[in-house]
Amino acid sequence: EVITYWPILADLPSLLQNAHRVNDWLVEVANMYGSTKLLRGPFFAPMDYLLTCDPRNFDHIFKTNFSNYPKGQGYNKVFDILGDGVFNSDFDRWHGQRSLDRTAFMSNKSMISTLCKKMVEEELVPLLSSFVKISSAVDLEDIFLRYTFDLIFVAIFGRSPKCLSKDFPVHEFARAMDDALEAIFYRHVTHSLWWKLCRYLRVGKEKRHQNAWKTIDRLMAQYISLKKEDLLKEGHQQTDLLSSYIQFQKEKNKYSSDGDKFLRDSVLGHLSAGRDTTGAALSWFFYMILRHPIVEAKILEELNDIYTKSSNFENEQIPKRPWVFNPGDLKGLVYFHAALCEALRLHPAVPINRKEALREDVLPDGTKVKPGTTIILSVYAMARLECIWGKDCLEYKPERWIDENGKFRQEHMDKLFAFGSGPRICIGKDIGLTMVKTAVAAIVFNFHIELVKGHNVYPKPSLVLNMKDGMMVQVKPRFA
Ligand code: HEM
Repeated sequence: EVITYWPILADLPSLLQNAHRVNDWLVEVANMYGSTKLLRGPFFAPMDYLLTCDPRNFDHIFKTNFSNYPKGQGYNKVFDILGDGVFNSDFDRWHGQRSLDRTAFMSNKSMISTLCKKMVEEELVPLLSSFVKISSAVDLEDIFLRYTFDLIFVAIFGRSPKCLSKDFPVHEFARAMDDALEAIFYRHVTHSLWWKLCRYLRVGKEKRHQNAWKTIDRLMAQYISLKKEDLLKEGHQQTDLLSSYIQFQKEKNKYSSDGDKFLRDSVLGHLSAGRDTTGAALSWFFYMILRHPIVEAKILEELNDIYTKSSNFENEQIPKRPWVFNPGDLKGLVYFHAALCEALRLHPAVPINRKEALREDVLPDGTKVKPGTTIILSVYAMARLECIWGKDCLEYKPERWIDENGKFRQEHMDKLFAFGSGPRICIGKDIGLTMVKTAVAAIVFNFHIELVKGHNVYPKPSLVLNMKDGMMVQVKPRFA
């Protein structure tokens, strides 16, 4: 049985038993009970979850009846560390924060793209080159998380934490975020009475969550005050996200009463999204490429094309190596984009999404929803349903995204919920895609990477689809 019903505890033991492999378990639940299933919690303290992986329900919840499905109080409590930022807000507060974020992202868009190329060229590629020389194995997922952290950190604060240095420093902030995320995951799979008791007693993962919170607050206060000092220096032009939020605060009295808390809450979610989700997307995309040499060869072919156009062959100059592509030049590559979308389909960085019903409703598949119901939307399980992606749904096949004329099948994007959908769709989607593509193109083009034999790659039980034991690889040069 995929779910065993227990007296008093109902379905909770099955959830606990499968917590370590929750995403694959949700696939089994969908195959056994259909694409929508109510998971019942103990009768004395309800924690019912309505699980769904039906794209019609996703559309309804994300778009058509958006106003009935906020993140809700349950989400707010579980993600309390995020404060009042965009991730953790609903209704008017969300609306206000989202439009500020949009303005901040728009005005810093080209800065982030430039930064991306610079980081790959000056930090990521040289670091990987150093592994060619010593020919020892390295954890590529760890390097990717360092790259995404450094990049988003500079985009937000205008200074680098230098995690891509050769001595692999452990950054206090990154570690605190890992601890907090882990505790938040366990809040989802245990009963709220339990984790609240652990919080009260300050034990286990809840104790680490509290310590992580303190560390994050302390470091945030430092970064914010440093930025304010920078801004006071005359003639000091700042181009980073935090400076944009400080500017908003000056212009709109509305946010000034909150002091630095407004600034902290505004940027904290971006740091986590920029580092963890983008790092996960990058790692799984690369893993798929490594497991499918034919895909790698086709991507190389596309890259070679633009390389020949951009480098200076006509003047018979020796082409520069290592070569890093301009993010803008990668945008038109159909196969490369298809390969990334296909990786995001099978390995969505955010495998589940969570909403709460405000009023009674009926979902498009006929399921009745009571007010207050928590809905878990499994993006991971949806990718593995034959009725949606066909008999070959479990295979990694970039070709499914390309039509007979060689054009990208835009209509498939309606079934790819890796970035959410509707008014709350990921605000950093373009930035995330640019970060991933710039790194992957440079690595595939300049290096020949091999998975270490015998090292298995598994997803970690977490809200972000990171890898359990990393991705150990050997780095060799692509060209002698
Ligand atoms: C490939 C990388 C990324 C993936 C797969 C991803 C995925 C997602 C998903 C699934 C959501 C939830 C949508 C919902 O609640 O319905 C989301 C929201 C969000 N993401 Fe991303 N994200 C990525 C990169 C980024 C980056 C780089 C940033 C910013 C630096 C970012 C900022 C945000 C923000 C601010 C939201 C909240 C939007 C809202 O609630 O209105 N994301 N993202």
